[in-house]
Amino acid sequence: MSEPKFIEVQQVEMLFDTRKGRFHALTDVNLKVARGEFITLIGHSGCGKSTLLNLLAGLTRATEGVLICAGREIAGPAPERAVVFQNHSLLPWLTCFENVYLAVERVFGAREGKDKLRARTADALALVGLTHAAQKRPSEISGGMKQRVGIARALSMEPKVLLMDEPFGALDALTRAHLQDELLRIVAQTESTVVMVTHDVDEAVLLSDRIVMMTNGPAATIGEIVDVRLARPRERVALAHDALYNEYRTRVLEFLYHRQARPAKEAA
Ligand SMILES: Nc1ncnc2c1ncn2[C@@H]1O[C@H](COP(=O)(O)OP(=O)(O)OP(=O)(O)O)[C@@H](O)[C@H]1O
Repeated sequence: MSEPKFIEVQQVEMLFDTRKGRFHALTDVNLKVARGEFITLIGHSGCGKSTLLNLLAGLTRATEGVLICAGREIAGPAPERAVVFQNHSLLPWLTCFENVYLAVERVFGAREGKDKLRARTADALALVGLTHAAQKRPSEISGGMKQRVGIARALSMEPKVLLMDEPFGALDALTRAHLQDELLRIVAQTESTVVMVTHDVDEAVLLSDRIVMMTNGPAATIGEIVDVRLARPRERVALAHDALYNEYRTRVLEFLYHRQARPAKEAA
């Protein structure tokens, strides 16, 4: 028998009750993720990427099948599975420091003193390069900085898994590239296990160990998985000229735009 993986998704089916009846979002989803792996989920809009991420986060329960993290069935949200959403959900009346501190206190407050909690908060902000903005409120910082606070807050909980739902989707291309580079650095440093939803093929190839490509819904499933065997650390400019990088990129594009092409009216 093969060794259990850090995350296991086994025969997951997801149906939603809607006004028009039951909607079959996901079918027969099976996935194993090793500790320290960086996985991206890619597929056309509406194929069920967020649904799968929400199941891993424990925000919703699968209609059928099992999801396991670190040997335990996922039964609800927990700090061991921290989530970063596209729209950073920072509390506007708190400073960046206080926003992160809140999460730190929730996870470690029962066993650690205030000095230790403050040190954890400061470390998390330093990790994302935001020490200088610690006392600013969300309204005083850019979108990219807010997203970095969201990442700091998630990492400050020392999660076993970082779940990211299009974390850079709302950012301009340059800020996005900058944050991808930072994420590469942070993940190398923290050895985090990451599952990230993206629409961006280059982002997927740059960041991933494996790219999980999903078929179109309804009843979407995993169509193919690309093993990205590019050495780390990865550098985006050098990779642009790398034949292997371009081969992976083409494979994902072919999957999305040939094998899973969507009719024009649906894609609009
Ligand atoms: N709570 C819900 N009730 C009913 N249908 C839902 C619910 N959540 C998601 N769906 C449906 O399930 C399908 C998958 O949605 P999901 O948000 O997971 O897709 P996605 O791949 O993340 O899309 P996008 O890339 O546009 O964010 C869609 O058809 C969506 O309408």
